[in-house]
This record gives sequence, structure tokens and C-alpha cells, in this order.
Amino acid sequence: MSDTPFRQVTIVGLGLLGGSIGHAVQAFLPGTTVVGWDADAGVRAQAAELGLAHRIAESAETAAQGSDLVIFCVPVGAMDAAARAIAPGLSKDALVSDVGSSKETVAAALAEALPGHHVIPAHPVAGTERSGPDAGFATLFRNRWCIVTPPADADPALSARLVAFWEALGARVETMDAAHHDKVLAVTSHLPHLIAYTIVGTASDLEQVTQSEVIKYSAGGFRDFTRIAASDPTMWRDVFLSNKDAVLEMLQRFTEDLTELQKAIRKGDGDVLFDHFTRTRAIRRGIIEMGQDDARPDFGRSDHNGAKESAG
Ligand SMILES: NC(=O)c1ccc[n+]([C@@H]2O[C@H](COP(=O)([O-])OP(=O)(O)OC[C@H]3O[C@@H](n4cnc5c(N)ncnc54)[C@H](O)[C@@H]3O)[C@@H](O)[C@H]2O)c1
Ligand SMILES: O=C(O)C(=O)C[C@]1(C(=O)O)C=C[C@@H](O)C=C1
Repeated sequence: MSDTPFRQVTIVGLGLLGGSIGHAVQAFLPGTTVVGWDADAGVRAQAAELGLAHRIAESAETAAQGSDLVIFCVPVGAMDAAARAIAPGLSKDALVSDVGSSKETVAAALAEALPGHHVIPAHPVAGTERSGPDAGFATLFRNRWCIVTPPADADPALSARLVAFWEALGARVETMDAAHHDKVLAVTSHLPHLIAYTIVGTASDLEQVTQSEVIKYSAGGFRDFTRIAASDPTMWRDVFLSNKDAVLEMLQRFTEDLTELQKAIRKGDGDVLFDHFTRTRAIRRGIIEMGQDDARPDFGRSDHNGAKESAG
């Protein structure tokens, strides 16, 4: 393998994820050319202005021309349409990948839309509540996991190049099958978003009763929920529809556990509550010790984008 895993990458979808990949490749893989494409003309113009790619393609049909890697960074419900649109320019040798938050349905959509092409899906577990081209930054993937889900018949050499690509952008890479990915992410990412969307909606309904107190006193826990609940509606609608079975299974478990805590409160059983909270505090501490806390106040700052940033 040369010092750059891919000569030219086409990024389809130039929002938070696509924009961050564009910045990161230019900063950390200077030997790779970045071509950008987005279905939205306004986004394409903004991406050109922000320098998210070396060049913005003139049409979907030509976007993949000459690229040995094409990464779909569109909402998971738009993967099929995006893949069909760029198919005319896509070489049979190119590797097709994506960054979608769910993997089984995306893998199936890409394989069906692009028969005879190499498809190896991936999911960088890194993001923010922001979206759009100006939300991207070069260090988004640094020290974050990227989960690669190669299908059983994937070419191991192509998988290795995709792993090298993500490692060059600063990610730690893990490989697993798509179904397992979807179960794990249902509990670690999808369910927390559903809970945040619910609690913020509930509080807002109650606001009519409490006359603005919800907003006024939202300094702590509630404010953290509002950050998550500000995440992109299109993206999350698609995530829940595409990972339906795993999310419903985890929601069932969650509901049972919530009922246990509800019972303990009603019965005045402090031991159950104390033991539970002690266990969850240890989990949070474990996450921080593993270096998984991301010092969020830095998120989205423009000085994350310069080529002056060094990899590693
Ligand atoms: N936001 C996060 O925290 C996060 C983290 C990891 C993975 N993801 C995944 O990354 C993907 C992109 O998310 P994002 O946050 O960058 O969204 P975003 O809204 O910031 O950007 C998505 C872009 O895709 C474009 N698009 C939509 N349909 C298209 C099509 N058919 N062809 C070309 N372009 C099209 C939109 O115009 C938009 O510019 C999603 O699949 C999401 O699940 C998101
Ligand atoms: O930190 C956040 O704002 C995120 O929601 C990022 C987050 C997550 O749940 O961890 C959201 C969705 C992605 O698919 C990956 C990462």
C-alpha cells in the first residue's frame, strides 16, 4: 500500500460528516484528492466557499469519476437515491463506503443500488447535534471509534485500506458485523436520542402549566438533554425507521428497567436506587478513564479545520 490508502475520494453529502471528512483528508492525507458532491445546490456553493473539497463535481453522474473511494454521507434514508445518482461515473474497482448511523439497511440499500461494486459500510461514532457544511471540522474523528462492517464476501485488501483511511483521520477502528453494530448502537446512541427527544417534548408540554419555569431553570441535566434533542430531525427520523427492530428491543428493556426504578421510588426502597446510581456512576467514570469523553466545549470551532493540525 502507498502512503495514502486512496488516491481520490468522492464525498457524497457535504454536511457535518461529509464536511468533516473533507477537512480531515486535506489536513491528514495530503496525497489524496477530495471531490465533493451534494444534491443541494446551496450546500455545494457553501462547500466550495468553505474549501471542504479540492473541487465540487458538476453533476451527480460525474461525481465519482476517477475516484477509488466513494463515501456516502447522506441521511440513511437517502443512501439508495444518492447511490443510484452517482452510479454512472463509478468505476467497478472503486470502494464504496458510507458513514450511516445504522448499518444493516444501509448495507442492503447500497448493495442493491450498486450491483457488482465493492461495498464496505462504516460508521464513525463521532458527531455533534449540529448539521450542515459549516458544522464540519477536521478533528471530529480523533480518538473516536469508527466501526467497519465488511460483508462476508468483502475483499480483505480493500477492508484494510478502509481501516488505514480512518486511522489516518485519527479514528480507532473496530470491525464487526452489521447486525451486531445495530444492536450495540441502538442502546448506546439511538435510545439516548429517543429519550432526549421525549423528555424535551414532555417538558415543553408541561411548560404551559409551569409558565416558562422549564426554560428558566434548565441549567443542568435538562440542558444536556436539549443539546441531544437539537440533533437533525431528518437524520434521526431515518435512523429510527432503519434500525426499527433493534431500537424496539432495547426500548422494551429500557421500559422494564424504568419500571423497576419507578417501583423503588413508590415503595421508598432507597437501597435499590442507591445501588443503581452507584453502578451508573462507575460506568461514567470508566468512560472518562478510557479517554472517550470529548471535552465538548471545543466542538465546531473553526481552528479545528486548518491543515496546521497534525495527525495522531
Ligand atoms: N450527525 C452525527 O452526529 C452523525 C455521526 C455519525 C454518523 N452520522 C451519519 O452521517 C450521515 C450524514 O449526517 P450529517 O450529520 O452529516 O447530516 P447533514 O444534514 O449535516 O448532511 C447531509 C447532507 O446530505 C445531503 N443529501 C441528502 N440527500 C442527498 C442525496 N440524495 N444526494 C446527495 N446529497 C444528499 C444534504 O443536502 C446534506 O447536505 C447520516 O447517515 C448520519 O446517520 C451522523
Ligand atoms: O455527540 C453527539 O452529539 C452525538 O449524538 C454523536 C453520535 C452519538 O450518539 O454518539 C450520534 C450519532 C452517530 O451515529 C454517532 C455519534
